[in-house]
Amino acid sequence: MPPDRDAAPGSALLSVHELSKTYRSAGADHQVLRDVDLDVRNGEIVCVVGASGAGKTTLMRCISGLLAPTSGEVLFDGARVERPPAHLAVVFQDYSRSLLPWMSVLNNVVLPLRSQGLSRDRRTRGARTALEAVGIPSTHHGHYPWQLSGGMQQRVSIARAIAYGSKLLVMDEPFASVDAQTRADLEDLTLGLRDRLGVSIVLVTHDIDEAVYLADRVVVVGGSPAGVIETVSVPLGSPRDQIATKAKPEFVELRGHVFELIRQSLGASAGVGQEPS
Ligand SMILES: Nc1ncnc2c1ncn2[C@@H]1O[C@H](COP(=O)(O)OP(=O)(O)OP(=O)(O)O)[C@@H](O)[C@H]1O
Repeated sequence: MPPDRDAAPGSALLSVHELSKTYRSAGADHQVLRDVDLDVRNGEIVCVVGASGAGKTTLMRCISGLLAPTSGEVLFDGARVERPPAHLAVVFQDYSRSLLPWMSVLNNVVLPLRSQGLSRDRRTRGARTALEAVGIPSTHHGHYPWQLSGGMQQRVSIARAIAYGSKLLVMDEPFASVDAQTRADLEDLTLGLRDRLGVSIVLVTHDIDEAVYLADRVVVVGGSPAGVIETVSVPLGSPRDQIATKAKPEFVELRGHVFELIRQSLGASAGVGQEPS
């Protein structure tokens, strides 16, 4: 289950080079991203923030191999991404659509392991270990996803990603559909998984507090077409705490800085279809 612990910490696991994306629909071109450069190092959490409609989901889909860039490239684990790579897992906001409702929680996590050539027993053990790592007790492994709360369902999605041995989790607004306390719990779960398993994470959020709380670096995207406005380092150390970390003057300063960058990007692209988050 753990990703490659031998990978050099600090080396780039994911590199996005001069990525541009233009959608072509109804005979019209709409360039969404221009020359985006971004990397995620081993064991790092990078949060991507930007105005609504800036192109964050488009960027995540290109990173995940679900969408081809118009130009530029994505390298994951040293190879060019041309389709969804093994050891890269995507966690979407809408957990109810990513889990199969007719399968038990356990079988939802076992399913992707079938392609790994493991024995049935190993698959089941791996899935149970992952579910317990995300706080789903064994009493719930036989439940159907729809019998669980939204937060628990999102935990199952995350369990599925780590059971597969993913080195990189691509998370697109993963906690946007849960209540505030569940959201805080899931943020802390995410930090814990990175610390315990060494998994790297790139996470899109509209919540600037969440971005600064989770990230080693916050990448602010904006403009039209969107590019990287600034990559903000977050030297808040570890472990982080929902109350103590957010009360630090450095946290407050970083949050204000990121907020200001997004506000400026909106001013720069006013009238071109982006909305404040
Ligand atoms: N398949 C598509 N075809 C054409 N245009 C698209 C397509 N997908 C997205 N777009 C457009 O690309 C732009 C960026 O969309 P995207 O969903 O990537 O932004 P976002 O930053 O993730 O937005 P939000 O924060 O609201 O989720 C939007 O103007 C959107 O309408």
